[in-house]
Amino acid sequence: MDSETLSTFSNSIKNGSISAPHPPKQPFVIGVAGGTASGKTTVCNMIISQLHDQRVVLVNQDSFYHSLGDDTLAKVYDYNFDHPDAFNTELLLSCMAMLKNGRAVNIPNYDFKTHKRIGPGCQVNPSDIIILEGILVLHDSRVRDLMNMKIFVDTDSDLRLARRIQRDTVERGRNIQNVLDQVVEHGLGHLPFTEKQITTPTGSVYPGVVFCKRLCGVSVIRSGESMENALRACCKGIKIGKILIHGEGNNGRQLIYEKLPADISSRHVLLLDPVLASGNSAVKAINLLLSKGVVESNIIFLNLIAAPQGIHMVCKKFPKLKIVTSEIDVTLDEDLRVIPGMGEFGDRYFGTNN
Ligand SMILES: O=P(O)(O)OC[C@H]1O[C@H](OP(=O)(O)OP(=O)(O)O)[C@H](O)[C@@H]1O
Ligand SMILES: O=c1cc[nH]c(=O)[nH]1
Repeated sequence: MDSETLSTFSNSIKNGSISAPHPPKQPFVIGVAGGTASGKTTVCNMIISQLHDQRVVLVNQDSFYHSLGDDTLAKVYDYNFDHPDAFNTELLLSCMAMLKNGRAVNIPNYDFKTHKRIGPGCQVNPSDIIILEGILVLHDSRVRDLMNMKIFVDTDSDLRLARRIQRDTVERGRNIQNVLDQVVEHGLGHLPFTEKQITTPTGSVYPGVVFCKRLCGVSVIRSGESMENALRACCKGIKIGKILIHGEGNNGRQLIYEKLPADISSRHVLLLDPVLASGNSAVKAINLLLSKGVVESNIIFLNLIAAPQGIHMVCKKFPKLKIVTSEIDVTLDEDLRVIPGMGEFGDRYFGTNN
């Protein structure tokens, strides 16, 4: 929604052309839905800033996540937080009903790091306008029926993935392995596939996909090895080659060791290296793959943190290669460290930092 539309919308509320039923005056309820990291909060803030002379309250569906028990917490990375059952919708409905009837209500306080409700919650007073925001606020018809206006924030999924990884790692305490998994899964989505139906041992038919082409991974020792488990988890038994590159000063890169599948030229290659700084190591690795007959457009470079300079160098030299990254950082310092970056990735991941 652009600011002009918002301004028209807020004037409509003010001059009554979007009218809340009265008397008694009931709050006007706006539902704002959209995928994870689609920008719902930004849209809500835009709405609120346009409605500065109204009493507005923002209710977030996230507050109504169920607290997880110990068994679920032990396998939290298998838990689907994007499913309607993850929310206590009955509680959400009762809170919304109270607010709609002009009564103050206690909204739970959910902690994303412990996946539990914490503290006494937060009192929310009745208002002229209630904004209900969340990924699934349009899912349940009983919640939808409370709304006078519904907004869906539609944002490109690549952009949402990048934002989500950043938010999950920095703000919500998720671990690096989970981010590596997401990058690998997203990278695999770029490979050509056909649909295939599988009949499971219980006789039900499961619609799946099968990759059209042969694949392999190639990790750049040693940080790239941190991505191998995520790749193996998605592609059981995948061949993974290794490349060791030694950095000398800011520009020199020397190939020390390589062990690649003998038939690599006929494979799609997922090149694994979590840090793309100057791009010198990546260029060395990619040139080696090309010298072995790998087709440039068959290489997908999977990466966690990239500096603009490295992306520029790789894309300029190899325009047909794809890079999948979770974060494009600001720049490089004079020692070619990514800024803000995450320091020495290999030392942090393997625990060899002091
Ligand atoms: O784009 P560049 O400027 O070439 O820098 C990127 C390289 O630096 C990191 O490896 P590092 O040399 O830190 O080695 P490590 O993985 O063994 O820790 C990273 O894994 C890349 O291979
Ligand atoms: O910032 C950087 C640059 C190279 N290698 C890293 O681990 N971090």
